[in-house]
Amino acid sequence: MQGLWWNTCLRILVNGKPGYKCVVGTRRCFSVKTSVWAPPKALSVDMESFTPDTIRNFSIIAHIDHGKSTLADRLLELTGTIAKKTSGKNEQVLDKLKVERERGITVKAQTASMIHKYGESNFLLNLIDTPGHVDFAWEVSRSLAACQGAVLLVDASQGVQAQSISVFHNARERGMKIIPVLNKIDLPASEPERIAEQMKATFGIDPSEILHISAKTGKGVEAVLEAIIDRIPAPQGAKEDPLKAFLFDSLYDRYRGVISLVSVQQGSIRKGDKIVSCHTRKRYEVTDVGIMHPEEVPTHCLNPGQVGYIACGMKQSAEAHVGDTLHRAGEKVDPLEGFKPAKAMVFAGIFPIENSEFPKLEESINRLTLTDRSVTVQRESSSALGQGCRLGFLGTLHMDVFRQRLEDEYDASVIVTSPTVPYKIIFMDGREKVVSNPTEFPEVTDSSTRVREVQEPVVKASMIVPEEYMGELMELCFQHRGENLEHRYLDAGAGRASRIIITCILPLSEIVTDFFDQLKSRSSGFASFDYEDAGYKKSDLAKMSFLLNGKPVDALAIIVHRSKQDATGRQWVKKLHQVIPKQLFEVPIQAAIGRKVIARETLKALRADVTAGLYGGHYERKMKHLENQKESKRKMKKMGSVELPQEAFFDMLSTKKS
Ligand SMILES: Nc1nc2c(ncn2[C@@H]2O[C@H](COP(=O)(O)OP(=O)(O)OP(=O)(O)O)[C@@H](O)[C@H]2O)c(=O)[nH]1
Repeated sequence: MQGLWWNTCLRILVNGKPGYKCVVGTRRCFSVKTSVWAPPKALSVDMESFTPDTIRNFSIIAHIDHGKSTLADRLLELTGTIAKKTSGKNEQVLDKLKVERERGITVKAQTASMIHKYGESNFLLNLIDTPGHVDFAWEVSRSLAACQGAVLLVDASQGVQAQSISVFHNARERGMKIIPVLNKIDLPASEPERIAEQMKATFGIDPSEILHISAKTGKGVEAVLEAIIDRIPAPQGAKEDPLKAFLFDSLYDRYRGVISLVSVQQGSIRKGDKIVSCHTRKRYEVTDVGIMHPEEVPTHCLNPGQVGYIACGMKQSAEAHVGDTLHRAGEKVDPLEGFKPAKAMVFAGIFPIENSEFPKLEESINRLTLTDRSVTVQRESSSALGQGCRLGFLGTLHMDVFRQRLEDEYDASVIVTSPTVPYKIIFMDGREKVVSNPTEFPEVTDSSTRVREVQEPVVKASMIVPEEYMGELMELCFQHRGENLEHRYLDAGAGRASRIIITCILPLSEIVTDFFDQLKSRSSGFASFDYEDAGYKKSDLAKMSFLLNGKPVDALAIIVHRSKQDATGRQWVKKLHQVIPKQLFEVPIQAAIGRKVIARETLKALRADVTAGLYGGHYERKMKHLENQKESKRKMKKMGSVELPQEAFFDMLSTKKS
């Protein structure tokens, strides 16, 4: 079970028979949900009986929504790992997080071991489910590192999409065996033959190798299980060799500390073993070992080729270094090759709505990062928003999912500042500095800052669309400063419903704002999009500050490209004008670059009617009251600062994309 949840089983009588009541709660709010639940079955199969030739480690890879989690459900049912649903409803068993269920997306790769009888033998099939969205590509590459093969799923009605291509190449580069599968053949709009030709043209896959299935109805899924056993190579490794366990993921359990997911490459690991991390050189004793079936099921050991979990008293998440090799104390081994660490692409400040809530928020962030190791955390303080944290994410969906998890699982109320990408500042003396917070961005117009140039991160973007949307998309790329635009036909021979793939170099900062939304609307939802890091490029950028009553508000500062500074300045100032409540005095709202004001709006003063209580003539008294009011406002303006409630920040930052 994921570290944030735990089950407490109470023995009760159900319909006169002994049963269990499952009490599910989070660490914070112990909301109680009751359901009748069978006790976890102890695994009747002996793990020792699974030698590498009877093990297959595989992953399901696909573009978002092509049916990975649905196929995972069917495989778990077919192998008897979970009970078959008679309701026909898809349970998406491996999508355990609330955010995954609500949004219908997978954000966290999960592992499940299944046992399947094929011919005369029992096979141990280890499935590692992967997320589809580009923001979670790191989870995909991490999962692939523990597998020898992958099921490449393509929706038979939508065809090859941008991420189908990136995950295919990712798996191919690792030398993995790929089983091509066309899914959703039950849909009336599906065109399996045409899409098979498309897969041949794009991936060089022979159409006769492609399996045709409906993960929803279960049609053809049995053949997938057979192909996994027949086509994917068995893992290598001997039990007698020194232990090498590859750590590919970790979870946090409040009672047992860090739980590491490992794939045993050689040797074996069992309870009581003394192990050492190649990365930290720390020594541990294994206190628990088992497989995910799909929940934790303790076993006596994990042998070569097997994938499972171990608990060994690691207290800090940082101790479970993803990509690490664990070995037995006293034995010398060469560490296995790790994989590329996650690289934060988007940064944002997260602040509590109530300043006093910061310690609680920081603790929640730290706990949540235990289950999402790709997030980077640093403390940050802002004069407007108080103490907070600056977090680095893999993309804006990742950022949004993290915020939602903070709210769902930790009951936190937060303000998230607008996302920024990491800029590179090159100084005259050759020094380089990466800045991911606009407040630290130097005033490039000021020669005393000795900045030689500023560079911004760029990505190689690829988009797949039906041909008729090509013009719209080309224009969109130009508007977002796209360069090196190229396109080619995806289908062999242009013709009916041809689709094209457009590639170009785009600044990452353009993608984190509204690019994706516009791509969807301009292509009527038909475009699919993927990108990969393409380094840094010199750019004409500047810091835009926002001043209220002449004072800059640090949390609102942004970095803009000079070609867009006027439009952006005007747009933001207008929004600020809408969200800031009227004050007792007139407030100028300005956008400025250096000392130059780019845009301005004036928030009119709230006019209290000080003469309301005066009846009849008394003209002189009325004038006196109005004079007094004017004078006190002048004083306030001089001394007072603008009341900017947290809600205004919230509105501002959450509406910035519109
Ligand atoms: N008609 C039909 N619908 C399917 C089939 N397989 C999956 N779906 C539907 O397609 C949608 C997406 O399926 P998921 O299994 O969540 O897709 P996924 O690839 O896991 O999505 P991510 O985890 O977000 O990448 C769901 O509404 C499924 O019910 C199928 O064979 N036929």
